[in-house]
Amino acid sequence: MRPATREPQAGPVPLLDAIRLVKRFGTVTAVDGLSLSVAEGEVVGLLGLNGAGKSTTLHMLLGLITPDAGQIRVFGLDLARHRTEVLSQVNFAASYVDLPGVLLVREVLDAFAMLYALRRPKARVAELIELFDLGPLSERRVMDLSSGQRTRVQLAKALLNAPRLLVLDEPTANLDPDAGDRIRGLLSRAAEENGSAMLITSHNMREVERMCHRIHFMAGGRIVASGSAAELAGRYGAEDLEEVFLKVARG
Ligand SMILES: Nc1ncnc2c1ncn2[C@@H]1O[C@H](COP(=O)(O)OP(=O)(O)OP(=O)(O)O)[C@@H](O)[C@H]1O
Repeated sequence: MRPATREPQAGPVPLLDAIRLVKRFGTVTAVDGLSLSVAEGEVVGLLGLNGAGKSTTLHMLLGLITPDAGQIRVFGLDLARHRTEVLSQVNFAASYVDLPGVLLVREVLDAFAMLYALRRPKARVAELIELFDLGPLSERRVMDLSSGQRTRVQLAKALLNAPRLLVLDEPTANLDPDAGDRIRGLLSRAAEENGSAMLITSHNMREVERMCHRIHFMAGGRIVASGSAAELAGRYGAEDLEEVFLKVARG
């Protein structure tokens, strides 16, 4: 069955503009002249084989690494010059980023709520504990949680500041199918309610079909195909996004 096209909830206000980004690590060009944009309320997926340059792209957009060339504008501001202002309205979650393991789940969320200088930190933490069903885990140390449970804490942390732009690197990689399904629904709903935009990498094609309005396929640090899941399936004569992925990846 062909995937349905998802329409963004809000108008096409540019929230993120990345223009001709380049990043080299020694002799490896991880990102090679990549341009992409994300509109307000839009959920954009970045797909590609291992090593295609997805995480490097996200890390540049988050200001974690500096591009060798190109420009990044977030909320209309140049990231290089307005880093603090921009990043206070952005958040990020990835399974490879560790939270402080010796702290209790509630303490971790309280600490980030303070860092983000939230106006009602206790109420917001309680809201997210409820939303991500973390009540039974809130008095347990992060280091004692399973990887899927830790992922839920990461995602709760990522939503604390109701970010205008949420960047997720394989957000549900460690979740069982039931938790993954519920979390995808929660993320989509949270994004719609906050009017947040999301930029997501994932190797789960059904997740991308379900969540993303627009998808970019990367190969060798470049975007090689873009469109909604339905447009891409039509263009490649594929039944679903998984088939598109294989066709794009195999040239
Ligand atoms: N810090 C680094 N030092 C050297 N090379 C790096 C570094 N980070 C990434 N690379 C290289 O850049 C290329 C792109 O890596 P990147 O992590 O962006 O890929 P990816 O698309 O996120 O892959 P995956 O799906 O496996 O997570 C790879 O060849 C990788 O080895």
